[in-house]
Parts: sequence; structure tokens; C-alpha cells
Amino acid sequence: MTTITTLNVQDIRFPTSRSLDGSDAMNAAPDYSATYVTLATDDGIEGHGLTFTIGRGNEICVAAVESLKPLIEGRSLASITDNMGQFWRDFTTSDSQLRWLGPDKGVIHLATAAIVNAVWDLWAKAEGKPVWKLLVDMSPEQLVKCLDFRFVSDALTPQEAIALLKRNEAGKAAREKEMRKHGYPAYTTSAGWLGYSEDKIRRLAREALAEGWTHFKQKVGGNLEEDRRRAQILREEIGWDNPLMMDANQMWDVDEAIANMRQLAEFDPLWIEEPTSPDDILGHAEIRERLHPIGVATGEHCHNRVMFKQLLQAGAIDYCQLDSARLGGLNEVIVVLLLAAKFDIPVCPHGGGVGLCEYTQHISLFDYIAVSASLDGRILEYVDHLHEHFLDPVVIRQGRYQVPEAPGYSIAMHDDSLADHRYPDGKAWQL
Ligand SMILES: C[C@H](O)[C@@H](O)[C@@H](O)[C@H](O)C(=O)O
Ligand SMILES: [Mg+2]
Repeated sequence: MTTITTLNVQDIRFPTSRSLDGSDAMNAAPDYSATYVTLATDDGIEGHGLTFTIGRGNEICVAAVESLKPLIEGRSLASITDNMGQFWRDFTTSDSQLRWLGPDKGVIHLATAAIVNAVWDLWAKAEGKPVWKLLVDMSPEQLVKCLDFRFVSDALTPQEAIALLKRNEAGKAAREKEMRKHGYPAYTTSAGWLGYSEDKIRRLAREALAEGWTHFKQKVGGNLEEDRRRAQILREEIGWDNPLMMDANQMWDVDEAIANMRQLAEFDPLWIEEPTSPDDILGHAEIRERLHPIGVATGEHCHNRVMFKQLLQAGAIDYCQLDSARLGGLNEVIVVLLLAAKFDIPVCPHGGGVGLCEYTQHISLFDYIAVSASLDGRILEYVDHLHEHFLDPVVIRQGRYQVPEAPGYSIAMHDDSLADHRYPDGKAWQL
């Protein structure tokens, strides 16, 4: 019987601000960072998980993980996996003093994600399967037992969730085969970071097009004239048949978002992402109504299933961009996938960070094979940074994610990468 003996957590930071990779109007100079968790067990398998931050403050996430340690050390894997839903409920509620720091949001929830995802990685490795396949092979009843429906049962009951999963059970094997053959469709954000020069944007867009990318995202929300110029450059390079998405990273008030997007509408954006505060559900609904047919996308800062429930109930979004490490780990991610399926809203997970693409490929594969059974409006984000640090990095061919086959959640990093980027003593930080 596998028992989790110790949890180790490391502060890992990559100096991406030096080249402005990942920059946007709100986050001018991010250092892509990970609060990186390793669960050691008595039989030698390790579980890995991370949560994503953008630099300073990663030490606060590390401290939160340290505080949560007693909830996981000494637990047998079987005691967790026998009832994953109960485990998640206990993990997020049994220490009410720590829960007070959230609840289900902020640093304590980010820390929860790192640990919970490490448990899933461990479970999948113990079963010898990639996480997506572990999920796909579960019966609807087994899957639903992994979930906590507290606070969302007015919108989705466990019985409804089982019915949703049963609806598409018959085609699972065929869709799994299709994914192995063709991969999952993706878009690239890598040409569009706000801190890049116009020449660099043009060159990267041209290169990405040649590599087979068909969907592109640009950052907006700085100077409107510059946004327009960059959109013009991108349209010149990618043409008008390839979709272009825009991401304002929360820069605008509601009316401002509408006014600015009317100015950018001539570039035919598929969606405007995070047009305003991520907490403003009714604001998103208003923007969506007034900007139609431009879609509204959000979710990378949506902190829990309750917020997603309300975004869906309020008809506030066209695209659900859940974040694999901001929600409290895979259990909560699956609840949101099911809610989105019920409201018939496509899920396009957020990938702009370190390790997020490695995670989200599992989520979207599971979504397609077992939950939504649809690729309509679904497109998975890809950013071209830092994959070389992972043991099983994502593989992209012709703008599509190839199916990961290695056991686990694809999130383990090389020892050298960890040593070099540990903050503040790693080589990357010795200037
Ligand atoms: C600071 C980050 O790179 C963000 O700009 C990024 O996550 C972005 O919002 C995205 O959608 O990928
Ligand atoms: Mg974004």
C-alpha cells in the first residue's frame, strides 16, 4: 500500500521578464514561476504538482503549501483514491483556520491546486496511465465520486453529472482513437505578447503560420492605436480566414471595454478575453450582450467552481477558460467541465504560464473524449516557453497537441532545471 511520507516544496522561477515573454497590459514583466511540489512515498513513486505565479509572491504560495502539509503527509494513496470527492472536501474544509484565508480562492487555493494535482499525478503513475486516460477509463459513477458538488448542486447535481457522462459514453473509444491520430486543435499566443516589438510580432506570426498554426491571440489593452497597429500587422500576416483572438487582461471598465472593442471590431476578433475585472460577472454579461457577435472569454483568474457557475448562469461568457492551477486542482476542474457541458459553453483552458500547457492537454482530451464530445468552438491555448524543463513536455504538430502517453500529469521537471531556477540560490538568479 503506497503511503505519502513527505511533501517537499520548492520556489522555482524563470526570468522571463528579461525578454518580456508572457507580457500583457496588466502584467508588464512577469517571471514565470512555479510553486513546485513533490510527494515522496514509501514505495518510491513520486507525485509532482505545481501552481503558477508570475514571480514575487511565489514564496507566499510556498509558505501556504508548507502550512497544508499536515493534511497530506502520512496518508495512504488508497485512503485518498477510495473517495477522492471526500478527500477534496476534507482538504479544503477540515482546517477551518486555513480555510479562512480563502475560502476556495487566493494563495491558499493556489497552494491547494499544487498539492491536489500532485496527488492526481501520483495516482496516475501508480496506475501506469496518463491522467487523461485514468479519467477516461473511469465509469461515470467512479468519476462523480471524485467530485464535490457543494455550492453548485443548484445548477448541477451528481445525478445530472452522471447522466451527462453517460450521454457520450458510447463514442469514447472512437474519440480516443481520433485524438491519437489527429491530436487536439490549438492556438498560439506566442506571437502576441505586448512587450514584443512590431517587427518581432510580424516575424513570429509568419513563423507560426509556416509551422501550421491557424489560430492566433494578441494582447490588447495598452495604447489603443498600438493595439490597432498590431492587429493590422497580424491580419496582414495571417490573413482573414485564420481566427484572431484578443486578450485585454482585465484592463478596462465595462463601458470602456465596449468602446475599445468597437474600435478593434474591424479586425474581426473571435473573442475578447478578460475585458474587465475577473470578478465582475454581470459586467461580463453586459459586455457580451453589447459586443455580440464578438465572443467574451474569461477564466484564468476565476478562482472557483462557484464563480464559474454564476458566469454560466448569467449567460456572461462564450468561452470558459478555466485554469488548471487556480481552481483547487483537477477535482474542481472536472466540476467546471461538467457545468460548462450542461450550459453548452465550450471550454478552452488557459495555457499562458509555465507548466499550464502540460496540464491542460490532459483536461481538454478528457473533455472531448468523455464529457463534451465536441470540438466546436474548442481550441487549446499554447505558449512556446519553458517546455524544455519538463520530463514529458507537450508535443505540437501542425498546430495540434499530440496525445501524451507517459504515466502521470506531465508536470515533473528535470532536476537540473529545478536546481538552476530555484529562487534565490539557483544559477539563473546569480547576476
Ligand atoms: C502573465 C501571463 O503571461 C498572461 O499574460 C497570460 O496568462 C495570458 O493572459 C494568456 O491568456 O495566456
Ligand atoms: Mg489571458
